[in-house]
Amino acid sequence: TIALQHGAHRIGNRTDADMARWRSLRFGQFIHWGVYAIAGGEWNGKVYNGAAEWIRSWKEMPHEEYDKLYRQFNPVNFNPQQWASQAKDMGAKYMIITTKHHDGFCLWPSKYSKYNIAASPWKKDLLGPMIDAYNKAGIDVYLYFSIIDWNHPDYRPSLKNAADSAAGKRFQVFVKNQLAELLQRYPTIKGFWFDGTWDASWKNDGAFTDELEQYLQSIHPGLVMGSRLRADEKGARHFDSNGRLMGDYEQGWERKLPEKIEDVHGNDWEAVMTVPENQWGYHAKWMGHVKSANEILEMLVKSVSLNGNFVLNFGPKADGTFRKEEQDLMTNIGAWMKVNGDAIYNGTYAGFEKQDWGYYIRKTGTDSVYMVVFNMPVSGNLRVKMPARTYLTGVSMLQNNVPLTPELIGREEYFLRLPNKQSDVPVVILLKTSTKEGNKEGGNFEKA
Ligand SMILES: COc1ccc([C@@H]2N[C@@H](C)[C@@H](O)[C@H]2O)cc1
Repeated sequence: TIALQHGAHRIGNRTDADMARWRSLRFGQFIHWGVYAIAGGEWNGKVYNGAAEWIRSWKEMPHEEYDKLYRQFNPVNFNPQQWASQAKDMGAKYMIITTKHHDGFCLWPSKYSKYNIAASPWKKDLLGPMIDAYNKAGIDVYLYFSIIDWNHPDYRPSLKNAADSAAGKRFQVFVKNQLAELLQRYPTIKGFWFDGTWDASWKNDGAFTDELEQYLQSIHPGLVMGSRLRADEKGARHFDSNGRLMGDYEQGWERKLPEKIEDVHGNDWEAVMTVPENQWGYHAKWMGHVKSANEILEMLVKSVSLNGNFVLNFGPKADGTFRKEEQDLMTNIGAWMKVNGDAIYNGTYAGFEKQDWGYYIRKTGTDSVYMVVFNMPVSGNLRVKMPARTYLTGVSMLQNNVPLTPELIGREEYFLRLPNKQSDVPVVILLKTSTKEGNKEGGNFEKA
């Protein structure tokens, strides 16, 4: 291995209570909200094909026009209690809010940048009421913070000369001040979700990223921060030059999921996902495929089955309301979570051989293994092959506790048959297992 001063300082996952809490939550709500929602992906009668929160970079949108939008930001229909209530109904256990996206507009009245909510017609802090409402609903809050800041005069993508380096230094102080300000104003938040850390100016100062992470932990011990913040002294990101994960979880899964357990290398990880193909902030005209509740549930279940967290993104409108498609998703996902949430919360990789019908999830530290069925086989036979030294002792439908009698088809291998093959939502079966052979509950499990 290479000697590194600013590579990973920990081998393996965090084992403290704050990280265990993050792991137990499994399902989060991402919210991208800012002045870009005023444009809504359109300008001068033209539709922007990129991600709505990037419209300032569109050649049809003059920077000075975008930079005036904040004068119209007045979310008169913003109702944080309603936001928190619908997130709770969806079954989200944590929420990530954009405090400041790449455009640099701050949703809180920052002392360190005038480009903030106090300068808008709304004037008031948006983050405080939001964090309070979500916390009151039993939902933890994490703060998205973009290092890239297109508004700040000292931001440099790269440092080409002494003047750039001086500006870069001033910018690092600015970043540190804003983050300390956020921790001081919002002491109940559980971590940061950093973005915009790919520019050379950031990744070529691994020492600063390391010191910053330690500085934030010193102010608020236990913060959970993913792998996007750090670089090592050779400019390696996410994984240091020895291949070790920096930060508390792998934060690279953006609009994509791992396929199999080997893809996550034993690390904690989180996937963040858009409802349309690629829109985070509000876009008036969603283009391309819009995911259904069942598609999203499959991504959530697949993530948990592979030991990860899954965060679904929402882009509220400039007035503070959510579009109907997003409201309907929260309702439909929530209806399933209300019945089947037990299979998600505290869910982990079960160690069973993957079958075509869907995914296994083990409730952490227990003998309970859930089967979440997405693909009903024409044969009606759901194959279950027990891992070595693991024995099946009971099978029931999660929703109504109806027991099933497995058909033994081989050594610790079974077919399960559902009471009825028709379902337009995923079906969950609860397997009770044991590491001791023999004590079978009820059912004879022998050859039918
Ligand atoms: C391809 O480059 C990017 C850069 C930034 C992003 C940002 N990360 C997501 C979480 C959103 O905030 C998006 O704007 C996405 C793609």
